[in-house]
Amino acid sequence: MALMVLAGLLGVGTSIMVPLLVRRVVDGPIRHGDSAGLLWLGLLALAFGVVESALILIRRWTQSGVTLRIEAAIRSDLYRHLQRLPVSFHDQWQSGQLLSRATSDLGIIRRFLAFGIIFLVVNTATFVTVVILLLQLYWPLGVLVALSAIPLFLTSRRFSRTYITMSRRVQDQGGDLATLVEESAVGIRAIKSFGRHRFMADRFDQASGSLRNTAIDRARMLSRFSPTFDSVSGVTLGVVLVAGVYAVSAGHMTIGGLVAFVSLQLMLVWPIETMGWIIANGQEAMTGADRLYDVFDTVPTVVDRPDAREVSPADVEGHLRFEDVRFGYPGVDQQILRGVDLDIRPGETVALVGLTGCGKTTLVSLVGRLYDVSAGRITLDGTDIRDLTLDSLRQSVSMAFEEPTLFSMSVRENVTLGVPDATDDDVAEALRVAQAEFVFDLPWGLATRVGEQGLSLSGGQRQRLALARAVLGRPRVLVLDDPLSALDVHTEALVEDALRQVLTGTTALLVVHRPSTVALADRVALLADGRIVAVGTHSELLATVPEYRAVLASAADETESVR
Ligand SMILES: Nc1ncnc2c1ncn2[C@@H]1O[C@H](COP(=O)(O)OP(=O)(O)OP(=O)(O)O)[C@@H](O)[C@H]1O
Repeated sequence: MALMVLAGLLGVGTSIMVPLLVRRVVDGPIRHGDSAGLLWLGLLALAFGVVESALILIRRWTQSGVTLRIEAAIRSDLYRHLQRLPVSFHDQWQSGQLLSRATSDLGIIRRFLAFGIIFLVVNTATFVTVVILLLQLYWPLGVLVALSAIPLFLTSRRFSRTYITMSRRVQDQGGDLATLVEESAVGIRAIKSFGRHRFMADRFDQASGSLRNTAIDRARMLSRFSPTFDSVSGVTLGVVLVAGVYAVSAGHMTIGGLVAFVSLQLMLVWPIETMGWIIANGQEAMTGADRLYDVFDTVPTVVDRPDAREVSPADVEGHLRFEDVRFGYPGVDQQILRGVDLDIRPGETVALVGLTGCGKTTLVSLVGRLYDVSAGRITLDGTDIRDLTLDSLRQSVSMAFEEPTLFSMSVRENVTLGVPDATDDDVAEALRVAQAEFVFDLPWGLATRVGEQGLSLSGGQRQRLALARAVLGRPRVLVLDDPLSALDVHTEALVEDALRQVLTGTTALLVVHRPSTVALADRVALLADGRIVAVGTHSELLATVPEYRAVLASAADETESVR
């Protein structure tokens, strides 16, 4: 960066020497007919020209490398930061807004670093140096040129204030548009099946039209200001020419002096004319940086405490306890969990049952610290899970959700996401437990690429891979959020049989909708009104808790209606 700016500044120095040489040529060799002197000064001008070209080459050569490296570094920092931010942050942010920050905003910032900032420095240096030289050449006209900076300054200040607001709007609308593209790509099946592709296209046209209109307004604002910049240099040049001829005829200046003066002043035309563009570019970069800081300034809240303890999964017994756990989603007044107490003994399997929307997913998400409790605590072997390091907690607690996410990677990479060093035998065992051995019949077996860019798998196949991922390495604590919902009854029974072996040595908390899956559990906990209202074996609850019977009946109805 320093080399880039230095080359730019030295370039200004050498280009300024040429008009000064012209002055010497006109007032010296030309005036006195000295051809030898003309040759030397000509060669010197040539040398300055060559040096200037070399400096331009150095500036351009370094600028792309430097700025692309800066862009890549900020992009990696942004991605890492996004990974550290809690799930609650991602719940609240549209993915398109994040995408546009990582792509277009960073591109704008890079362009400013590559061109805007260097020309801002070079142009300001050119202006100051030229004005100093002009003051030395003939101070009254030098003062006039210096004063021309005042309207330029006032115009650019007024321009910046309005332009930055419009830039923010353009960049935010770009993010909205990215969100629409992403949503419709993910939801293409729903759109097509409801025959809403025209509706979606119209919605997109509207958003894209708003972006176009704001961008046109912004471009027009820039074009309204540009003539002011152009006219300042034009008017000053005209005045200098007229007054300069008068000054020469009155003997205050030599002809060479006037030629040098005008040549130097001509060097200001381009920098002044480009000032509008540079300021606009700078404002867009500032807006882009503001938008990036919206993300960078968000402090990750689910992090390791300073005194957090490492615990090896082998040392975890698996005693999981919820003590008066309360939780509300950020920005939502009502708490979902209002004093949950539940004790799960090491190796025990507890099924969590409750009406839809009562907070089962929310409760199990707290075990892996996808969210932190608002009050109360969850302990693992007597230690608050917030006192364990996140890495060691997540090595001991394995999770699978109803909506399985597969990444654009091979089957093997997807399954070994949490245990990258798993052996082939471990992977085969996990696939067997999850009844996911169909992967061996895929075109490239475990190397088959699945996920968004790969082979499409059915909902049940994806769920089984997500289950294999969760049970890989026999975790000490297993949290399964209805991971068998997409399986047919036959496959579900096979998975349950295989799961039973895993569950013998593992503490498990299973969110269960179907009465058949409840059979996997040693005990059942009923969640209602934000609390665990009953705990016992399936038959105990069935006999003594009418609410439990009602929940199972409604779950059975739902299952029937889905099938
Ligand atoms: N990210 C979120 N932000 C705000 N509210 C949320 C969020 N996620 C869930 N909720 C709300 O919290 C409540 C509990 O949701 P949760 O998914 O935990 O229920 P559930 O018992 O698992 O439901 P289901 O049985 O239908 O899967 C719901 O009212 C839901 O609207």
